[in-house]
Amino acid sequence: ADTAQTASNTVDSFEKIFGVTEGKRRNHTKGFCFEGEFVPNSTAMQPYTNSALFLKEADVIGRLSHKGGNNNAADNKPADYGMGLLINTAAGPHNISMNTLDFFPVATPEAFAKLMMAKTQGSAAVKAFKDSNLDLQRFSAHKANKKKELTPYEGSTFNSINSFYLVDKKGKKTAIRWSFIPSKKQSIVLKPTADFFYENMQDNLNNHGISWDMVITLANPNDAVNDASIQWVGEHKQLTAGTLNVLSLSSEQDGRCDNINYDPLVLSPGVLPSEDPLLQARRNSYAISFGKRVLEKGAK
Ligand code: HEM
Repeated sequence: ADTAQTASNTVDSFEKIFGVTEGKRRNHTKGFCFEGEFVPNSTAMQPYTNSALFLKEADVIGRLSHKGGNNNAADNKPADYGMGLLINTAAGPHNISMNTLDFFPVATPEAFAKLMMAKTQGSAAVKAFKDSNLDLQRFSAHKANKKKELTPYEGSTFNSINSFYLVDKKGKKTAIRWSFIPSKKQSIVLKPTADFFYENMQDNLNNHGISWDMVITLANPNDAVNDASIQWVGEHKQLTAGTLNVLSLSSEQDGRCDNINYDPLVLSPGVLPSEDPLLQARRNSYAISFGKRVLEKGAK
């Protein structure tokens, strides 16, 4: 398949499903910025990677968002969220972008393009696609069994979904996925309204601080490394790789995250992408979305 065409079709579908908010992201449209620091646990990481990400603490420009292209997504209904991190390591920028899903609905960029296309056509088309796609059937069954509970951004666990490799000094590669897990319980502390996530998070930050632990899961020999629609289940070796501390929040307008493209393939040496084709597809579609929104902002 033509990967550029697939990416542009996918972004077109996002625009058809959600409409376009000029100057803004085509997916994960609603969100805000934060600044923080990543403090690595370098002792735990040394045997697996020489990446600068895990050597010294570094500044972070982050963005928290609602999944989907709706700029008016409700804060007071359970939903899926995203977290983008730009970590300024001594060896250059390192991006991490995650969401709150446990795994991806489909395995390939082509299947995702078809799913999004079906969504532009209505529920009969989505059903027809689902009938033909076992990965989506597995995803839907998993989702239906999950408890739906309103959880603020700061209380949510964010997952890498795609796999990557840690690379040590000798070039030895270890396949990994990871999660950012809230270091302590974070609750809804204000009366929920359609737009209260920012103030809720500010309150929690003021009252007791906000941080996430980065927990890395090492692949077992039979784990699907290049297929994000398959969960790694059962016992795994895990590493506590570091802590992300939030220092301040700001709106997209006032903060520094709006002009960042959280392309998941911007990595510091010592971490490599897996061959999961969704990673390159994400790079391609984020670039299209980024190009459009930057042009629109410039035209205003
Ligand atoms: C082929 C699959 C995917 C496609 C086509 C896609 C598409 C997009 C697009 C178009 C954007 C807006 C980019 C921008 O304007 O800067 C975006 C943002 C985002 N995506 Fe994806 N996405 C995919 C998979 C994923 C996965 C697997 C994750 C999580 C692990 C993810 C997490 C995010 C996050 C967190 C953002 C917002 C980043 C920010 O705040 O700027 N996406 N996605």
